[in-house]
Amino acid sequence: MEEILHYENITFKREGREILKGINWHINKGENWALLGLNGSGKSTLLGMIPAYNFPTSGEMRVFGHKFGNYAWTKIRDRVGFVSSTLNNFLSTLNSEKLEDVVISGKFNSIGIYQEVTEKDRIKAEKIIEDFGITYIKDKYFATLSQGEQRRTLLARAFMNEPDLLILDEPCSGLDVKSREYLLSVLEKNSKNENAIPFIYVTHQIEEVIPAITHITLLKDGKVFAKGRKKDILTDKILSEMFEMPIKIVWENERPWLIVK
Ligand SMILES: Nc1ncnc2c1ncn2[C@@H]1O[C@H](COP(=O)(O)OP(=O)(O)OP(=O)(O)O)[C@@H](O)[C@H]1O
Repeated sequence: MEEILHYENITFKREGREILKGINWHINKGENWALLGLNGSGKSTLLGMIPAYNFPTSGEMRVFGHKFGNYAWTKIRDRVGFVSSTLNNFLSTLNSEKLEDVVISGKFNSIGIYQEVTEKDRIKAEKIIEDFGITYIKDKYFATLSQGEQRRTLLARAFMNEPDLLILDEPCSGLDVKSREYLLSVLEKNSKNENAIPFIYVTHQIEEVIPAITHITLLKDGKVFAKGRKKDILTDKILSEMFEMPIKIVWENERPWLIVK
């Protein structure tokens, strides 16, 4: 099995507080994981270690089999695609970026384009833009797009670099049902490709656990509360304990729907 990500006994301490408390989590190729947890449980801190925004206080992290601390980490960063509302908000403040350029900038993992764009890059971007259903707005400025269009653009941007791992941090937050379902359908479609890109999906909405997601990690107070195959984890019992309230899960069209009892 090809290893994608490995956290072993990871801790993270700040200001005398233990924010992550001995995290063990292993991801292999062929798996797509959702990471769920209450606000402040440590999800962003944990995933922020992959591009080295945060460093573990102790423990071992390997990405694509390379150990953090023993490897030129920019090479790892270049192999990981990100979609987050922070990136979305930042790009929205720039008024000079056109949709097509935002997608192309994914190739360089940069905000803005500072390197030569080849004809091949443009053709590739056009194909991705088409796959994501945003050709009709490709010449528009990113800042003028709706939130749904902006998220689709960011997902397209993440695909431009053909990453080996996608980190999707609440990609559907703020989207209406139609835009959300469109984005999820693109992701579902990608997972059926021969060259599907593995992803980690952070969300507060259990309904967003699409069939392509195979595994779940639940994080609570900086610890792994439960992890494993999604049908073993998304149960009434585990979720009621996790959220400390009575919860019922109904599976419909291979997706879980949450009811508060
Ligand atoms: N560099 C830091 N210094 C101090 N505290 C930090 C630092 N980074 C994270 N924290 C704290 O760690 C805790 C976990 O934050 P984190 O953003 O990882 O949670 P989260 O699960 O992603 O939350 P949310 O669902 O609200 O996005 C929070 O209490 C946060 O304030």
